[in-house]
Amino acid sequence: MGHMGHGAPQGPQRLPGIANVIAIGSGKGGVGKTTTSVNLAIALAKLGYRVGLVDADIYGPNVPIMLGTQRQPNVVGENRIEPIQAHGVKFISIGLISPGDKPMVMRGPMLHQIIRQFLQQVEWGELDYLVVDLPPGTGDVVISLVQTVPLTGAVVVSTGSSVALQDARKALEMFHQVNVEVLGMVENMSQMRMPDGTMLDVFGAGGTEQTARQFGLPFLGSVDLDPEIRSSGDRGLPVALGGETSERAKGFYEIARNVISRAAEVSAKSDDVLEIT
Ligand SMILES: Nc1ncnc2c1ncn2[C@@H]1O[C@H](COP(=O)(O)OP(=O)(O)OP(=O)(O)O)[C@@H](O)[C@H]1O
Repeated sequence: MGHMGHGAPQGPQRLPGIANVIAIGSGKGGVGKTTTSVNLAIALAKLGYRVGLVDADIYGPNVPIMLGTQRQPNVVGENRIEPIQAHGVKFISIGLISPGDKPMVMRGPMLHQIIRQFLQQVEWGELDYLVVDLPPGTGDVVISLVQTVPLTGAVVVSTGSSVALQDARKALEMFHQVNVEVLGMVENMSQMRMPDGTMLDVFGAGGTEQTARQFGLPFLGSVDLDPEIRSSGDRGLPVALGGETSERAKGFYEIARNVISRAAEVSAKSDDVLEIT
């Protein structure tokens, strides 16, 4: 395409072969955005879809740990990167390329370059869903992302606590500003099952659903606060591997099914728009 539009500013370009690009954001850090991204990706793969996962949390790339592999990706052909496969999901992370405990210090343009490369230079092949795990907060990475590729939509993860929800509202506002449709909200660490079977409300269960309603957004589902979700993530064997019938994983499968139907809804709408113009 080099002959077309010399030096013209390039708008977001559809990635050939990739049907849906879904960003997972949170506002607040530590609410379980990466845990949600990884388990959602695995759940989608287990449901039979072709799934990729971009770890766009450039400053704290935790996806390799949660997917249980630190292998370095191969470079093939003309500077193309082969994604790593784990648990049926293709993924890429800066953690694979620059591993170790050194803090990543990066300027905006470099960050933008990395996001572009992760989308355009990786051999994703054909995918039904490309899930993008965003860094916490509002900002640079999302802008790079929307400048590079049209997104199907975003999922906002929060706990039910007022502080997390305050930041989640900022994330909603940011997606609105950059014209990304929010597919819905997810409540993580909603409730905790005690050894005697009673449920303990830790972070204000139900707060996220209420916020979603206030914003006229779908609520996609909730996930319990469960020590096994933490430890399985640390071991690189996320609970979603247990399948849809697993009690521990069922929240993630409900979210996956809701994401599938919302993505289809949004895609159908944008196809209509294309037909009109
Ligand atoms: N539902 C859950 N039950 C128990 N532990 C959880 C749950 N969700 C996440 N955790 C744990 O909480 C910690 C933070 O989760 P995670 O890394 O997914 O959050 P995050 O929002 O991506 O954080 P950040 O973007 O700030 O790095 C991790 O140790 C993770 O295993």
